[in-house]
Amino acid sequence: MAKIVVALGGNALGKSPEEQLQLVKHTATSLVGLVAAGHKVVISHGNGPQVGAINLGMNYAAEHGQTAAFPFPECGAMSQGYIGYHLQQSLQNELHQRGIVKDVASVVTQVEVDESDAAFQHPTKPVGAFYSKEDADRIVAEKGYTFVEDAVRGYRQVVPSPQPKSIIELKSINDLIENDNLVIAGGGGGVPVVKTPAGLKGVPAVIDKDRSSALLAANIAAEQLIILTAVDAVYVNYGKPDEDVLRELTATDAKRYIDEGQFAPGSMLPKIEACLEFVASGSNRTALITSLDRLDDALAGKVGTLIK
Ligand SMILES: Nc1ncnc2c1ncn2[C@@H]1O[C@H](COP(=O)(O)OP(=O)(O)O)[C@@H](O)[C@H]1O
Ligand SMILES: NC(=O)OP(=O)(O)O
Repeated sequence: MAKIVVALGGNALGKSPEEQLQLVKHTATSLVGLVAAGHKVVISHGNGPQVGAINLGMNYAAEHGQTAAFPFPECGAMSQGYIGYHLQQSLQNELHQRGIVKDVASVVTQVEVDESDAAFQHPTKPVGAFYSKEDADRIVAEKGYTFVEDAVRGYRQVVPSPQPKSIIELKSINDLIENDNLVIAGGGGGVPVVKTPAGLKGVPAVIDKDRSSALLAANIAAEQLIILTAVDAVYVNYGKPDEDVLRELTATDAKRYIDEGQFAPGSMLPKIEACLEFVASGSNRTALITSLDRLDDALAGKVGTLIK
C-alpha cells in the first residue's frame, strides 16, 4: 500500500466540458482501481487549456460590457472548481458502483510564489487554444499577448509560470488524507499567491502543475508521483522519424537528454524536471509518466516511462 499523487494534464482533458467529462470518467476507473488496491490516492490536475478558455470568455464578456473584468487568479480558481467538479462526480459514481464507501473532496488550493521570480518577466506557460501562425500574429497585434510555438501542435499564448514555494492549504489536505478522503488538490498548479504585509494576494500567472504536484507529493511524503498526459510515454527524438520510447529513466540519463534538448520546454521538460525533483526528495520515491487512458497498462509495466 502506497501514498500516490496522480497528476492529470490539462491538455489531456479534452477541448470541451463533454470531452473532459468522458475522459475523466474513463480515468476515474483506473484511479478507483488504485483505491480498491488499498493505495492512498491524491489527485492534482492541470488547467492550461481550461484557464485560457475561461479567461477568453470572461475577457469577451467584459469587453462587451456584460460583466466586470475577472483577473487571472480568479480564472484559475474557477478552473479548479470546474475540473474538480468533473473529477469528484466521476470518482463518486465509480466508487458507488464498486460499493466502496469513501468521500471525495476538492480543495481550492493556493500556492505561494515569489513576487520577484524572474518568470514574471519571461512568460513561458502555454494556456488556451492552439492557433495557426496567422491567427497568433493577428492576436499579438490586437492584444499584445505573447505567443510561442508549442511542441508540434501550433501557436499558443504564454503567461508567467513562477516556481511553487509552499502550499497554503497543506494542513487541510493532510487532514483530509489522514481521514481517508479521496482528495483533489493543487488544481492548475494552485492559484498563485504572494505573501504581502496585508496578507495573501493572487497574482496573474499559471504555476506548472507538474512542479506543484511534485511539491505536494514530497510534502505529503508520497512514495510515487504519476503524471498522466496525452502521450503513453516519454520519447527521444519525439515526433521525428527516428523517435524512440524511454521505458526507464535514471537521473543521469534524464540530465543528458535535457542537455540534448530532447524534452520540449513548456510541455515535457517541466514534467521530467518535476519527476527528478520528486525522486531526489526522499528515498524509495519513483515517478511514472503515461497517458490518461493507459494508467492500468503502465502500472502493469506494459507502457509508460518510469523515473527512478
Ligand atoms: N520528448 C517528448 N516525449 C513525449 N512527449 C513530448 C516530448 N516533448 C514534447 N512532448 C509533448 O509534451 C506533451 C505533454 O505536455 P503537455 O501537453 O504540456 O501536458 P499536459 O497538459 O498533459 O500536462 C505531449 O503530448 C507531447 O506533445
Ligand atoms: N497548470 C498547468 O500546468 O496546466 P497544464 O497541465 O494544462 O499545462
